Amino acid sequence: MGKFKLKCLKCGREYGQEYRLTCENDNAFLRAEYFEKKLVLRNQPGLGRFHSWLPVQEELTTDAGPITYKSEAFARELGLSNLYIGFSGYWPERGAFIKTCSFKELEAHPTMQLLKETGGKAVVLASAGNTGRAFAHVSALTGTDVYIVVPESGASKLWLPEEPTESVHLISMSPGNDYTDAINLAGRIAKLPSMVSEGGARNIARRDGMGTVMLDAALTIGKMPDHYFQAVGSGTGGISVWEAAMRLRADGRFGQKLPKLQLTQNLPFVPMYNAWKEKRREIIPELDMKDAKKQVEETYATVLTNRTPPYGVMGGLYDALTDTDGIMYAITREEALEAKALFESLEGIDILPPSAVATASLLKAVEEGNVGKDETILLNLAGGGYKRLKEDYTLYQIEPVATAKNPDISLDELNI
Ligand SMILES: Cc1ncc(COP(=O)(O)O)c(C=O)c1O
Repeated sequence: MGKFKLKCLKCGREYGQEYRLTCENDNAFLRAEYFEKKLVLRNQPGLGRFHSWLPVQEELTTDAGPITYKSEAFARELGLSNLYIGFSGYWPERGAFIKTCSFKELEAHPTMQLLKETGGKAVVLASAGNTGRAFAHVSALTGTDVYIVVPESGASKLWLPEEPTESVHLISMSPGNDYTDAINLAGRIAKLPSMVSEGGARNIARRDGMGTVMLDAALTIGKMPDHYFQAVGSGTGGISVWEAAMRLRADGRFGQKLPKLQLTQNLPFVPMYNAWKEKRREIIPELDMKDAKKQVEETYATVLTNRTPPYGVMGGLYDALTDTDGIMYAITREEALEAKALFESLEGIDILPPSAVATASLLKAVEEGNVGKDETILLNLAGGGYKRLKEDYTLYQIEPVATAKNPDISLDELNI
């Protein structure tokens, strides 16, 4: 007996339980429809708790999962009475055990499990750093092969809290290539026989894994928050919590109003901010990311630099922002660094650059009156605890098996 079906958001065509990224009729997203309409928590330590709304048959037993807690010191500083922090990272004192330190692990576990349950090919993905680390970790735990393509700027982020296994294949790119070049090369490798593309935002296991941040928050708070803050590169996290919120609304126990998405990008690379400012569904490269590669190089939170985000596609970020009357922010490096120092000193945990960007956007939202002092706010700190992890674990750098000069390199030459 299955537990979900896939449905195309445009034509309504339905598919069974398979690892499918696209509809055969059109380009819109597919979405999982779960047969369990109410969230029934399972007795698992991490994200396996949310099995009802994860597209896998076997319950995930990992202790990695999102946590939510009510902020005191930082909330007081901002004058907020109901600020909740969603933390995806390593912070054992608060029950957070994501040892690759970002919410990308929430997507890696269900994706690898779904692949195993539906054919078991090797998975190929591009990463600016955090996603690759998460998939490499799950590969090291399960032995399933993964091929990870990273730009040079992401290579140093490819470490593991255990010794890398032979199942982890890292392909790094020469300087001058960015995250989008890595996406293009990964797309070509994924066409080889016995390989399958991870799929990015099109992968429902990725989205529903990331959506557990919203599920955990609603359970902790007792209802859905009024506002949701996150830094976005592709926007998949924003899409995911929107979808999770719609499931919670249908469940009926967590409120009927969808959280307002308040999402942020990091200057100078802010294409979705620019498009949303004009309420445009299309990103126009010449207007919204002029001189993109240079902008990407100058951006502090490099994982937020996706040149081809799923913004305008049906079911993508534009739809999520429209449906929740969302707001987007553009944050400078200095604002992010200031917010990071403030948060870390008050809350006692280190956070990654994208989380610093998200924190700065909350400061801005308070300043601009985009949240009420007593409204319920969820700040998704999607990465953190790296310094804390190093106190407990030895970290191992993953060595590349090949280096690509450019995304069009002959795959024979790569010899993978
Ligand atoms: C910690 C963290 N926050 C935010 C993001 C942005 O996520 P997305 O690309 O899904 O918008 C990333 C992406 O890697 C990340 O690692």
